[in-house]
Amino acid sequence: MLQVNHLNKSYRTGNNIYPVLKDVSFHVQRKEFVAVMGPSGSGKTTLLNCISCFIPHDAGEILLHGKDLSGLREEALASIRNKKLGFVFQDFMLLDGLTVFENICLPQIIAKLPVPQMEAKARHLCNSFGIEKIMQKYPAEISGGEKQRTAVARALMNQPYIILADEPTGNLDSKSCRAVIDAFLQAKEEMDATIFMVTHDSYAASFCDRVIVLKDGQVYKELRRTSSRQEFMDELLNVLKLLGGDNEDDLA
Ligand SMILES: Nc1ncnc2c1ncn2[C@@H]1O[C@H](COP(=O)(O)OP(=O)(O)OP(=O)(O)O)[C@@H](O)[C@H]1O
Repeated sequence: MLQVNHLNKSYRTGNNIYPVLKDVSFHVQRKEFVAVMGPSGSGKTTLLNCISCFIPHDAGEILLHGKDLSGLREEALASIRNKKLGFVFQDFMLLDGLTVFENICLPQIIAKLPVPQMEAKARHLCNSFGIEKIMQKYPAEISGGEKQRTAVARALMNQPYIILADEPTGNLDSKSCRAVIDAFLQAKEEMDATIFMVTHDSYAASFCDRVIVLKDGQVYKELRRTSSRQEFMDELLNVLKLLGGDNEDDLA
């Protein structure tokens, strides 16, 4: 579904060039739930922004469903962002002036799909995520857990190739964190969704099939979950500790 091959990305500040991603390569299979972790400054957000088509990369390939995103014009990239990618952000970015139902419809309004088709799909997603009773409410009138499920439903509206999530459990208590993860797991199991999540949260990452650990802009390790969730979390914490810092919060 997603192939990143020999990706390089530098930032230029004045005359200085700072290499941030150095020959990063990995694959994400369809229906896989993958997390990216690593110390602060290791390049996680930069990687996500390159895959999201928000910033250009310098060299290497990003193949989405077999199509190389390198060198595409802004218009083509915007179309991929709207039609092929689903986004879930840390603060969920629901529009306050739109109802839950309208928020979920938004990606298809942008993609200009026929209204009856769009509404049927949005209703189906509301039912799947148990938010059908709050469809006509506004974000200010719903709970944190309902906001999270609304955001995941919206990300699925276009049947994206992949959902890209940026610290979706950041600043959440453990109950709300679990609600986001459960919504992702449900999307994966019931809708064959593929999820790629940047996180500093070992608990959230321990529900993933695989975790890619970045260090200094390179893939330091890939860990596949083969044991229980708790054992996988312990394994992740041990690897992150080796990268420096006794507290996982130091690693975000
Ligand atoms: N627009 C920019 N211009 C110059 N340097 C940048 C820019 N954005 C990020 N950087 C630098 O690139 C490096 C990687 O940043 P990035 O945000 O990708 O790391 P991260 O792993 O997501 O960090 P964190 O966990 O703290 O969010 C950092 O050293 C950062 O200072």
